[in-house]
Amino acid sequence: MTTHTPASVRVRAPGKINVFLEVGDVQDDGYHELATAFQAVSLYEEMTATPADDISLEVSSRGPVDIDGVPTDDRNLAIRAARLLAQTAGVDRGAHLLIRKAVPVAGGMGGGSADAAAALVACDALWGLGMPMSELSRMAARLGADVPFALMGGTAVGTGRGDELSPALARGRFDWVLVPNDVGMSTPVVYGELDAHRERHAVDIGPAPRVPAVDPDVLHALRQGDAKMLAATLRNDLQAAALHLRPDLARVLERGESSGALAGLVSGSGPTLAFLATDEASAIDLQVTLSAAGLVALHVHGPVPGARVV
Ligand SMILES: C[C@@](CO)(OP(=O)(O)O)[C@H](O)COP(=O)(O)OP(=O)(O)OC[C@H]1O[C@@H](n2ccc(N)nc2=O)[C@H](O)[C@@H]1O
Ligand SMILES: Nc1ncnc2c1ncn2[C@@H]1O[C@H](COP(=O)(O)OP(=O)(O)O)[C@@H](O)[C@H]1O
Repeated sequence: MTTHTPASVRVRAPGKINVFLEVGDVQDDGYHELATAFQAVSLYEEMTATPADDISLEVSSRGPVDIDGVPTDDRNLAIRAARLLAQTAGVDRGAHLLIRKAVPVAGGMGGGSADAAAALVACDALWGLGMPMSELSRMAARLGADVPFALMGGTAVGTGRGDELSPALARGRFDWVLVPNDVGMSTPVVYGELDAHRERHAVDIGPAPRVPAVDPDVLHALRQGDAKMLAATLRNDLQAAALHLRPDLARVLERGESSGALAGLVSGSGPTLAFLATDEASAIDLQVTLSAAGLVALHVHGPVPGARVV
């Protein structure tokens, strides 16, 4: 039997916002137990995969994304994803991956995770493997805590390391304005700062939540499609740590909140800030106001699907 090899496969994978993130204690493996509500948003990484003898990668930028910090060797999550898929499926095939990045690098929006999810979907199609989603998801979790969500997309609750997913109902759409920052932040450093902060203030703030859980009010607001209700429940346990490391972000957060946003928060481990707007028109107003103040401001919406062939 001959396998038909497409000339190329194009995949799109979304960045994410954590609309809720409760962080528990650090475990023996260095990971924190957490409970998060993810929403995939309409800021997409694009990947084109073409047949090749080896697995190789090229990274370019869509829009204002600075790709200087992105490795193109085996440290890149997309390369690792392609290799893991080839190894798991037992195929001796190659692919040239071209990533066009729109998600800020080290921005707290899961851009590298989106690239890994895109690579799994693209190579699965290019190599004609037809792997079940459950199998791709297992591989995704081995690549990074956020990769399974980039594959699934939509709105979902993540527990464990953030990789144990269950879909969450979300009605309608939520409009967000993102303010990226030129200087990225390291995820492990931000988690480390949270641990240090908790240790310093153990007496005042008490222990980390034993079993982190998503606030039911968040899930209710998502189900209702009610932006005002969601704004009142946004929470990110990494925010204080990120702001401690980067006090400059607090001013931008205040700026957005006083310019018409319902609420703002640090996305994941930062430094991207996400502002929730009442509706599309308010988001456009907010984007214009923040742009006029000299900030880069991007209007996106969620939820959107996970990594898909387009
Ligand atoms: C903070 C979050 C929120 O969604 O996103 P980002 O800000 O990175 O986008 C995630 O927890 C990041 O997930 P991800 O970036 O996939 O993490 P990984 O590559 O698996 O892990 C990088 C490092 O982050 C820390 N880490 C990650 C997840 C977790 N539950 N506990 C942790 O302590 C560990 O130090 C780990 O070595
Ligand atoms: N495909 C990729 N795109 C971006 N960064 C990557 C990729 N693969 C590995 N990395 C490394 O992972 C780090 C964090 O990646 P990224 O996913 O952009 O941010 P975050 O974890 O904050 O969401 C980068 O600084 C880079 O060194």
